[in-house]
Amino acid sequence: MSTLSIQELDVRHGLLQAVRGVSFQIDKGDVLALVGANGAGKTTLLRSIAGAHLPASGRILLGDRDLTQVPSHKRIAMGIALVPEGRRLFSQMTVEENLLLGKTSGRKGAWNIARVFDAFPNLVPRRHAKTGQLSGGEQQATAIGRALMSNPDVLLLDEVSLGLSPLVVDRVYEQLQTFLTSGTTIILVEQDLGRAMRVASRVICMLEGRIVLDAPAAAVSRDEVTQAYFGLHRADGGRAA
Ligand SMILES: Nc1ncnc2c1ncn2[C@@H]1O[C@H](COP(=O)(O)OP(=O)(O)OP(=O)(O)O)[C@@H](O)[C@H]1O
Repeated sequence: MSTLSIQELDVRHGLLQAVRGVSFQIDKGDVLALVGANGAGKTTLLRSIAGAHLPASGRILLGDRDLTQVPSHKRIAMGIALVPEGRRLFSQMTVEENLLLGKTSGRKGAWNIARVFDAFPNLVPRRHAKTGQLSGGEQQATAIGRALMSNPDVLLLDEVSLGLSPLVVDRVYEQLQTFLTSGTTIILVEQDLGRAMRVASRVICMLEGRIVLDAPAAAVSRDEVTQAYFGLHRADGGRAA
């Protein structure tokens, strides 16, 4: 399985530069927590890795394949799947139909409907329900399941806990835990810093489009990440004056 390499990435929304010179590399099986305040550029970065938003400059490589200009449906076939903020399910379609959609552009592999239902048993009785009628937690499980159905090497999760109660978030993370350790490379955008640091092997903090901290999760304290979050920590490890 391949390393994902982001090189000097610049991404714009019109005149606004949302991602500025971002570079990092992530190895197979790493779980990277991408944190930062609202507007830091996390969603834009994930969307550009997924191919939903093409960068202005820089490169995105998966192993030795250059994905920078590859459209999103082809990236799914190459092993990159995004669970977008807000889930984006087809509300008039059933859980099973939404899950099957994940397979259409994806790859062959170990994930299929039966395995998704094993990983998310709360979906089993809802299998034929339209997703518009599901609870937030069930919708999130369906969105994650749909991404897994494409058998990704790299799974991008954007704010999976948004809008869910703490109890439901606990449940979604318990379910995530089963494949957080399965060798899939994961980039996780999560507002809850404590939770992000518990599940991740590495933390990257963004501020105003740039990386201001990149460290192994075990080597950095929550205080240090908080400082970076508010722009009080320098990327070289020192503290801003
Ligand atoms: N579609 C868009 N059009 C114009 N500007 C945008 C668009 N999407 C995001 N932006 C701007 O780009 C910057 C980065 O936004 P982005 O959503 O990537 O940040 P974020 O870190 O994911 O924040 P949040 O946690 O609020 O989702 C912000 O200034 C935002 O206002």
